[in-house]
Formats: sequence, structure tokens, C-alpha cells
Amino acid sequence: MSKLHYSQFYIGVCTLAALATMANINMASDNLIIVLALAVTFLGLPHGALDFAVAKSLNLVTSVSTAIRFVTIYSVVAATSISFWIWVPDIALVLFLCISAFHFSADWRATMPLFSRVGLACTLLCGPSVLYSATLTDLFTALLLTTQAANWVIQGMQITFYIGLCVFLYFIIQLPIHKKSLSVWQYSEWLTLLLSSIILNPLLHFGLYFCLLHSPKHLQDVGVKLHVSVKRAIAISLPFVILTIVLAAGLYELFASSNLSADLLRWIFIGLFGLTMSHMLLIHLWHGAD
Ligand SMILES: CC1=C(/C=C/C(C)=C/C=C/C(C)=C/C=O)C(C)(C)CCC1
Ligand SMILES: [Fe+2]
Repeated sequence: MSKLHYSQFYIGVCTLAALATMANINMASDNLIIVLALAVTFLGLPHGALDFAVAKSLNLVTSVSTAIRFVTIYSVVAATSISFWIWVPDIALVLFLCISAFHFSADWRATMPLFSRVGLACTLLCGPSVLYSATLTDLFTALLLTTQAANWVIQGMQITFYIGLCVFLYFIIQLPIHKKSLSVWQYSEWLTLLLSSIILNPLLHFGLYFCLLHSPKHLQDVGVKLHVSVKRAIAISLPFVILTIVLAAGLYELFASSNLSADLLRWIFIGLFGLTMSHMLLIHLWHGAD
């Protein structure tokens, strides 16, 4: 599948999800969290699990000792980040949103200048705050923030959404002036992202973007640069995915509370925060070395 096919598939699934939402066919939020956990594990994690291969291509891993050093640094950064979230969840969430906007913006690094694509990434991350602020308050308090801190973050997200949207629209308006033409699919993908961020339940919106667009496009990118097929890329990442599941299951046994969906939600996002801090840094280095 090419990147275009991923975009088309993403647009198709989002359209169906939007139709279901408008027809009031909604999944119970507990079930949605379980589906999100499975999707993030099997579709989202593989893109981070290729980081070892990326590190090799950057010559950060050249021998057994450098491999051990890489895995150790990666794990220490993850553990430190998770502890940081538990210590100051509000600051950690704001940091996570800012770094993620920068990281997700790289999805369009071939088509857009930095400023505009960060604008688009801010819109897609902050869109849920426009119509789903009450849902976000629930999610953020489940992620250990106080209600007051959650509301502050949500207000910040609302402002960021409008600023990001203006920056992105300015880029779109400039396109004909610079006589640049992009495919109708590219425009459709952006419109879908915008609408999905506003209309769909925040977890559904994030899950669809992360699992059907960001992760597959990254797998494809790494595959092309490192000369491995997407199938092989998935095979390479499988041991890391299994290791993560085993670790998460072990930690779950230790720390489980009686509320499965709140636990899962914490594991998905606080876990993602831990894992993606190293991932985002490494991918930034990799794109810089391009
Ligand atoms: C917590 C949370 C959100 C933010 C998630 C982020 C910021 C995820 C970043 C993932 C990354 C960077 C993966 C890397 O490949 C949403 C969706 C706004 C709303 C629901 C709760
Ligand atoms: Fe990523």
C-alpha cells in the first residue's frame, strides 16, 4: 500500500465514523477505551518499535555494547517521563501536547513548511477541546490532573486550535499564489483531519489518526529508507510489541485498581508519553539526518 492508499483508507473510515456519530450510534466509552488500547498496541506500537532499526541506520547502534546502551537510555527516558507525569501531570500533559504537535507535524514534511504543518498538527490535537470539552475534562482528570488544571489546559487548547487553524488556512490561501497544486486527496485528508478532530469523540479521533495515518505512514517511510517492506517492518517490530505487552501486563498486575477503563486510559496515554519521549527525539534526529 502507498501513502495515498493509507490516506484514502483513513478518509473512508473517518467518514463512516462521522456518519455513525451523526446518526447517534456511539460506542460506550468503556468499550471505546478497550478498542483504543488494542488498536494502539497492534497498529500504533509497531511504528515506535522500529526505533531500534532507525538507531542502527543512524549508527547509534553498531555493536552489542552500543545496543545495550541504546536500550538502557531508551528505558531510562521512558521510566523518568512516566515518573514525571505522576509527579506533575499538568505540566507533563502540556509538554506532551507541545512535543506531539511538533512530532505529528513531520507527517507532512514533504508538502508543507514547518510553521504551517505545526499549525495543522496543533489543530488536529486541540480540535477536541472545541465541542468535547466536558469529555476532555473527564479524560484529563482520569489522567491524574485536577479538574481546575484540566480546565486550564482545555482553554489553552481552544486558543491553540484557532491559532493553528489560522496558520494552516493562511498556508492554503497562499498555495495558488505560489502556483503550487496538490492532489485532491491531500486536501481531503486535511479536511477529514479537521472535521474528525471537531466532530468525533476525542478518543476515536485520536485512535483513527494515530493508528491509520501516523503509524502506517511512518512504517512506510522507515521501510523505504531502510529498504525493508512494510510486512518485514512489522515482523521486526513484533518482538518489541510483545515485550511491551508483557511489561504492561506485569505492571498492571502490580498497580491495577478496580476500574479497568481508567487503568487502561492511564496506561495508553501515560505509557505513550513515556515511550514516545525517546521515540520523538530519535525520529527528530533521523529526519534531521535525511
Ligand atoms: C492525552 C489525550 C490526548 C493527547 C494525546 C497525545 C498528545 C498523544 C501523542 C502521541 C504520540 C506523540 C505518539 C508518537 O508517535 C488527546 C488525543 C488530545 C485527547 C485525549 C487525551
Ligand atoms: Fe511517531
